[in-house]
Amino acid sequence: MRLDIVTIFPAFFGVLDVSLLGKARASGLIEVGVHDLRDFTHDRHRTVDDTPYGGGAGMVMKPEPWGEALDSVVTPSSVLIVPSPAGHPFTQATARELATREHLVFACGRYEGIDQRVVEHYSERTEVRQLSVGDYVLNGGEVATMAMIEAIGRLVPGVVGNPESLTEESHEDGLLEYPSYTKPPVWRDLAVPEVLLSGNHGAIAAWRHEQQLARTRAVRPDLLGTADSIEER
Ligand SMILES: Nc1nc2cc(Br)ccc2s1
Repeated sequence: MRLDIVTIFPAFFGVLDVSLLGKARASGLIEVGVHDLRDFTHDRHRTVDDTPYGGGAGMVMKPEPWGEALDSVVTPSSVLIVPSPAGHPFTQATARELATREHLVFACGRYEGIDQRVVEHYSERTEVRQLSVGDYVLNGGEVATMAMIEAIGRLVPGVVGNPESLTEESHEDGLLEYPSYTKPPVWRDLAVPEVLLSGNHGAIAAWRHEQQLARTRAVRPDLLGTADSIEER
């Protein structure tokens, strides 16, 4: 998989050289290119924004630098991802799907966003996904891009040492994950649930599933469908 990121803050993505994704890059599983949008400007001030047509507060990112920057990386088989508070929800299912793609390009907007014609132009040439990482507004797409890259990157085969650890996580089966415990068996008078020490794997699996259902009902009832589908889970 190759990732290309276009941003006015390229240094922000230096962290991708360490942690899990750092190893994935070193092993060649994931290639990453970070591109400074200002390198695609031609004026003395390296201008990337201007006032909005129709008035209003803030500035809008100009289409010309974005066109030159994206032309340098986007191909017909790319997925162009534009983080946006107005985008489709980015979920674990989205991450799983994008982890199967060969080339992802992230366009990190700032200010009031990118001139809409950029999305319009590239939608004619490649797959464009406007994605939201939550119902809140950030100052730019960089943090959202980092979150998506981590969620996607860890699902790329070979990146995570033990693939089994990916199967019992929150949202993988539509439910929140069960609580986890390790030694000591008692800590500050708090004991580990007996069933987990029983060695009865069937009872442990049943207890964990019930914990998932209870947690999901309590914290994220929106993840549960109709009553009958809950019992099927
Ligand atoms: N939640 C999000 N907020 C923002 C703000 C800007 Br500006 C660009 C992208 C995103 S994604």
